[in-house]
Amino acid sequence: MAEPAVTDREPVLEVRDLRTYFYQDGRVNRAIDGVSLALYPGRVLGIVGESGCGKSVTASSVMRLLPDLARIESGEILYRNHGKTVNIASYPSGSDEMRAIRGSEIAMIFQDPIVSLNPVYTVGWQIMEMLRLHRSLTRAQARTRAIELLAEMGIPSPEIRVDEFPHQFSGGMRQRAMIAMAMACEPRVLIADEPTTALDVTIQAQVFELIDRLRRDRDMATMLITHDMGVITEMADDVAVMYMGKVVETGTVADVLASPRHPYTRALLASMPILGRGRRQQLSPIRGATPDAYNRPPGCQFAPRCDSAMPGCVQQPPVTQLSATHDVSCWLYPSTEGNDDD
Ligand SMILES: Nc1ncnc2c1ncn2[C@@H]1O[C@H](COP(=O)(O)OP(=O)(O)OP(=O)(O)O)[C@@H](O)[C@H]1O
Repeated sequence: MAEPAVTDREPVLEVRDLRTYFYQDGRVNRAIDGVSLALYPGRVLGIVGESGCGKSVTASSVMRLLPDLARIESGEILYRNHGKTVNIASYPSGSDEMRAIRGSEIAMIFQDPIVSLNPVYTVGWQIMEMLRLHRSLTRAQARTRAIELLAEMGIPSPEIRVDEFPHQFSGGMRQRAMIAMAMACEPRVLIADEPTTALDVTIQAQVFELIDRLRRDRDMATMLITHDMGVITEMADDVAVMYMGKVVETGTVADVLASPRHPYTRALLASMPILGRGRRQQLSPIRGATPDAYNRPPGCQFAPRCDSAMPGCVQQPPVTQLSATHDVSCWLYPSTEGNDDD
């Protein structure tokens, strides 16, 4: 599905018809099955969907940090910088080109800071390494900058904290330290994979505030992965709803949340509490379970759980452009231009 143009600026990162498959015991899991997304400078794209829909694999495809069992089969991941466009899907994961981009131009933060913070080095050392690797600063310059970054992320006594180890930081502070490290090289794209799920509500709000400030101040494009529509409402400008490796609906948050069209988006919204809609929301869980990823139904993946399913849903539905900023892939909205998805 093509991400609708939401601004007249060019996307800094564009994923086009990406397919990333897992191979296990002679079987194949089409974890990402023709995903297209666009990230624009200064905008937050939320990726939402139930567990296993492919949010994290999309992110690790972009970072070229896929597990050994997975392979990018086809598609493009276009990164634009100063008028130059490169297809990072074509770079081997360990290549110099990818190393130069990863962490420096495109940075990632995770739910668990332990993934990116090494317990055996001080927090400051790790930020300094990042700066020395990508920005060729001297030791002294890198240390000064590391202290500044910790201060910018709201870490108290940064000149002392810089010499402490990750285990000496509280959970919220570790999260901030990880963001400091991700921000060290002023990336143009930030991928945040459930960055606040493990944190309490106050710290969650602080981390989101921080990401929002960095987005504004640095015109950073952000991909925010979450299973929480409340987070999408609060943080994102645009949203892509994923189900079983496909984007089923995408557009601005205003479009998709105010008038959700895909039965899956509607079901997802009905199944979770939405911030600002009061305490007495009637929640109805989505019926059925997600199919076995190694044994997918033909056509629309949601059809077996969909109240509006029709016989034709055994075919993959076309992408229908509902407006300049709202696309859906569902047979309820047949495209006048024919099937342009698969
Ligand atoms: N390391 C792995 N080995 C085998 N299969 C994997 C691995 N990681 C992901 N997958 C498969 O890829 C598909 C997409 O998973 P992914 O982790 O991207 O989902 P997700 O939407 O991020 O879920 P969650 O919200 O639980 O993190 C799933 O079918 C999953 O089982």
